[in-house]
Amino acid sequence: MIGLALFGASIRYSINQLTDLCKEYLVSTAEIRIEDEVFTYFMYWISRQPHMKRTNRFIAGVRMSDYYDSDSDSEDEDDGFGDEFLDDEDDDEEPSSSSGSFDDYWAKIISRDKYKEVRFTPALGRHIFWYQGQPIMLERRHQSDTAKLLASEKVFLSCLGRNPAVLKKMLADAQQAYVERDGSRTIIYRGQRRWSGNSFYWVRCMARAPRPLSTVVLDQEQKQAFVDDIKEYLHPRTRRWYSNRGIPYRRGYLLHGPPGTGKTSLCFAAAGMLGLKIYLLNLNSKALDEDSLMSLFADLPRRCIVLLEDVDTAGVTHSRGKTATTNDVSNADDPTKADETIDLDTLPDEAEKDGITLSGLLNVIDGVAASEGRILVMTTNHEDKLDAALLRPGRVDMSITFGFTSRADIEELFSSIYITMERDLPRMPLAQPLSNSSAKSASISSDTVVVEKPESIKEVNDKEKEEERPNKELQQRLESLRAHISLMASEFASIVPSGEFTAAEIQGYLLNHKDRPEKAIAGAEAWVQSVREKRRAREEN
Ligand SMILES: Nc1ncnc2c1ncn2[C@@H]1O[C@H](COP(=O)(O)OP(=O)(O)OP(=O)(O)O)[C@@H](O)[C@H]1O
Repeated sequence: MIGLALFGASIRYSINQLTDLCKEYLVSTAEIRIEDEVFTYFMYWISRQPHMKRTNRFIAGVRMSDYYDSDSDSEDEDDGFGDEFLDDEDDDEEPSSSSGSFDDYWAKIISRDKYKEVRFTPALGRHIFWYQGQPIMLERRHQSDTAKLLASEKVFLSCLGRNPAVLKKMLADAQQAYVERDGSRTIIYRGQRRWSGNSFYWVRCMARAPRPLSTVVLDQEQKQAFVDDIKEYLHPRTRRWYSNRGIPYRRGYLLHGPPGTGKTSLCFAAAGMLGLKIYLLNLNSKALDEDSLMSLFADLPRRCIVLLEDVDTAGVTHSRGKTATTNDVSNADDPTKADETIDLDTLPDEAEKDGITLSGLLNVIDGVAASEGRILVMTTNHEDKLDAALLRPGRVDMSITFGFTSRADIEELFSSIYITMERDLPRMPLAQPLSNSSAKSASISSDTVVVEKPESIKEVNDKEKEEERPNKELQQRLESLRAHISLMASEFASIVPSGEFTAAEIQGYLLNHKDRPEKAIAGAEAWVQSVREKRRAREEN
């Protein structure tokens, strides 16, 4: 019996050894961890492969946002596979003008949303599939030492031979498929706490169509200066310049002003224009400490925008005390030294409080171990509440003030809402053709405004089908409409006082009359009064 047991054990041992030898010399293996973006690329790619349709062991789900991102083109949360399963192009299908057709269209959309597509990814365990004529073994595992299945998943990909080129090619394909899906959209990541443990990581949360810079109403010079500064910073010669002089390669911006004046919009538009990803971080999280913040910053890609919104509400407004501020001045040439000598005694309340402290934030922004290459954008409604240490050059290199709208801003906002863009034509109601004389006329009659006109929609749709044919007539109509809208914009701006309303307030009002600019003008006076009254009431309370 003992002999048999020994024999069995030695056989098992030999098989294990042989397997290990084979694995080492005859097989190439790639390991993909769930924390890494490659995991998302791969899952996205594999779910679209034909063998996923044939496999008899799979994980099915409609929402797997634990390891797929939650991108969405539409406002509802999706899980990153939106394009395939929810063809957003369908949303653009124009319901025809009769109300009955809208009901049909809506019923279709709602029923499609109800039957959200089930997605399939390989089940835990081993799977074999073919890729470029070679057998690939996929093994999906979770670590047995934790109960959280998804938080500790890994995928192993193996191919025959010692050359892993096919695996690398497959992963490159997966990445390409994923990145191509993004197109020119602006990708937004947010710092999030892990399922298990206290550490934070960047999770992709959204991909949005880029916002044109022209749609952000701001003093043209300021806007241009901001964009030029970022471009200059991103230029390779600037990086060289910084490194030759031993200056940390970092750039910080502070966008400050009342809520709804366009701070976030400007940041988003700049990211879209430059194709940069946005890394969004909420400093208010109690679990976020200096170490987590440091590791989040260390994980940033070489070129990106880190957006810290409303820094004044994040508990980092406590003054560092005189000692630290003096250090800032004396270390102005070498910002990395500024935080080494922070007198912690001057921060009694910070030491006790949860979440990130001012000294922690300063260390991360430009302490000795701070990351380089990123663009830091902080927004605040109360610049005066921020500590001078946070605002000093090296941390904030450019400050942009956002204020209430000027007359020119109001006109621009009005025009941007009502202007007929070429892309709008099949979707929005058309304006009646304008005669040149009415466009020139300063008085605006109600029959020249944007009204629904079913025949015209059909007309434009027909024309769109013949895209190749230059459409001069349509262009002329657009120009004439624009001229007319700009006259209306100036009338609207003469009613709404400048320097009193934020862009968000004006946009909100105009959106209530989205298709009826003449109504927006007619109701402007009353709206101004009602906003004033509401403000007064709020102040009195
Ligand atoms: N200057 C602007 N130009 C164009 N749109 C604007 C502008 N300011 C605000 N808006 C509009 O108002 C809304 C809110 O803007 P945004 O989030 O950029 O403001 P914010 O200044 O960042 O506000 P908060 O301080 O509350 O974060 C958006 O829908 C945006 O389109």
